[in-house]
Amino acid sequence: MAIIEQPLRDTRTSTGAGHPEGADPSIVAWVERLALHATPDEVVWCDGSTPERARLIRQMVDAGTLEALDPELRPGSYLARSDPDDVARVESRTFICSAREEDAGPTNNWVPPSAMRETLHGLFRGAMRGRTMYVMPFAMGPVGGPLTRYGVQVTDSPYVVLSMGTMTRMGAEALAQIGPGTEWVKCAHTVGAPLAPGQADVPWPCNKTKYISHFPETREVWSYGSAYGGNAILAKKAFALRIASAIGQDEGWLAAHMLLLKVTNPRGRVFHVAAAFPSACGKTNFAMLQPTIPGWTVETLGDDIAWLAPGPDGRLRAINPEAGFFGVAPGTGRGTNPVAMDTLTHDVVFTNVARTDDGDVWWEGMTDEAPAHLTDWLGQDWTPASSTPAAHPNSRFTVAAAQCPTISDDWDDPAGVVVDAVIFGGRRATNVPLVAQARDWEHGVFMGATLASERTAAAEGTVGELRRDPLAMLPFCGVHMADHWKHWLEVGAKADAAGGAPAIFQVNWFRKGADGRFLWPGFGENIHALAWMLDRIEGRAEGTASPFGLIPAEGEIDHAAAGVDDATWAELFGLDKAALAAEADDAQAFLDSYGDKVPEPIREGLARMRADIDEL
Ligand SMILES: Nc1nc2c(ncn2[C@@H]2O[C@H](COP(=O)(O)OP(=O)(O)OP(=O)(O)O)[C@@H](O)[C@H]2O)c(=O)[nH]1
Ligand SMILES: O=C([O-])CC(=O)C(=O)O
Repeated sequence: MAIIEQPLRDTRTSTGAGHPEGADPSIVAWVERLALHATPDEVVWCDGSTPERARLIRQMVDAGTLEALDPELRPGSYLARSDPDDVARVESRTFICSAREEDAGPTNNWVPPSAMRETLHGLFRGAMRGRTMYVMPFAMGPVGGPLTRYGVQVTDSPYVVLSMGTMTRMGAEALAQIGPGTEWVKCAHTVGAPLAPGQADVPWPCNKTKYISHFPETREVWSYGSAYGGNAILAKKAFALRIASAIGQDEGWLAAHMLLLKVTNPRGRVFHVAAAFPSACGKTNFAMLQPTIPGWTVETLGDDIAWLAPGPDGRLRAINPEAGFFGVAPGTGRGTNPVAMDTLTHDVVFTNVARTDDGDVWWEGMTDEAPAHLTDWLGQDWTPASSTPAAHPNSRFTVAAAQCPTISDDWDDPAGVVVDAVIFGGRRATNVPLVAQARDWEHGVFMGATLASERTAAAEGTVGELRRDPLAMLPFCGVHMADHWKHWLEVGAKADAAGGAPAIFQVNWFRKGADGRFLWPGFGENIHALAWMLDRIEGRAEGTASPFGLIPAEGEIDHAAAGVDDATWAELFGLDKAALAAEADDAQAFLDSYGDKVPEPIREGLARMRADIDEL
């Protein structure tokens, strides 16, 4: 990643900003209009080469936005501390501005596009004064691939440029792909902190007012006021999920909040698995799983987003449209995710973690014992006696996917990989078993549609509170959620007709015992559940019926090998009739909130579950 300095040499555009030769006129015109309106001091087009990354980093170190870590301990790595009010996605300030309210649906904040445009027009006027506007053409997916899509983001945040350079294929190659007739997604971003002449900047400029606004029909995202993660790296949740779910609905493919992994069993058979867990519920960890059962290997293709589209033979194939990981730091340690730790040894940007006295980073869960003294994410002294965490619970690392030691050879295959299994999972202290298989695609979509999870620190809200998070897409669906379910059903029916839709499963690594402790060790031991799923696909395991679908039959998972005793194993699959009936009531109320838009197979899924519960 780097910036082309095409600095203002070409004065053909009315702002005086130059643009790279060959840039599609539609992009040039859009950039020019934005520049005239937001009035940055200069416009710089990014080309994706490396020297400018270094220049940007130097500039951010000088500005205090980044602190260099000790190059011996963590070469090429930096620490950013955000504004304390700009630490996570802001769902309450996220809007889907479809032309018709019913196309946004009850789970999205909707504002009529004309009203939102007027608001944004006002906010963007002069918003970049005193700053540089960077123009970043980018590809989601391997450049030139059949499933790949293009976008252009402008931003006045160098931190966002650096992040986009890691998270996407950004720069000249992507720009060269955008020609007349190429659909490209417009992503406009400002931190909303114009500088008066002579006014000193702050390390993390942002604005208390925030808008993350999406216009699905015109394929646009406008983001104001935040420089953090999914609010500002618009290629990620905004484009690759919210806008892409609208594009996919029009074109017959699925944008999914899913990790993608490749697993090889002891007999050498290879499977590709896509798994949807809500934010901060274990996608990165599962994508980097280190199997504790000998003979199995897991390789990583993606940790957050997958696009699933019918291939030439009609089977569903998936790509990871991203090029990097924006992962949760806390909880990541040698014991839980050694692969992530090995990925993070160099060239990483950490945000809101703690700094050690010798110039390295630390976060809760990295080591069993905290260092005796740290500088916390707020820049203050911290000791183990402190009552607040040293790293923010949503502190993150940004790192290139290619740096991951378990990255699979086919992670950037433009044609994608055939998906054998789809998994849904959430954080559920109660009720939901460790693993279950859906009876068929329709039942699986029911499982996904009624998925619930306890809130995490990845977004504002009360951590721990249970909410329905259909397909792990609640905050990321750019269309009416019930239309999205219908679309899932249709895509699956087509894949079935073409020789086999993926098998669907549900998992829950987070069930708790009466003492509040997790019943399942998780992490590398999750291979036990994964192996059972793939054994099911191969016909090597039978399973046994439950209200959740098929669960492992006695002896099909060697739970003792995972360090789980018989009583705990029974608890992991425990069925409490009254609690399950309440669960079904809750799912019913949730589905009812969508009125008659709920597809029949999903209603039937719930009716069957109720009947199964009654029989317990
Ligand atoms: N108990 C338990 N915790 C887990 C497991 N897998 C992940 N976690 C914890 O869950 C938190 C989030 O894990 P990630 O893998 O980063 O979650 P993610 O879904 O990729 O998060 P996003 O980047 O927000 O989408 C971390 O603190 C992990 O340590 C597991 O199998 N068991
Ligand atoms: O989008 C973000 O800010 C971080 C992220 O991956 C998520 O919340 O799922």
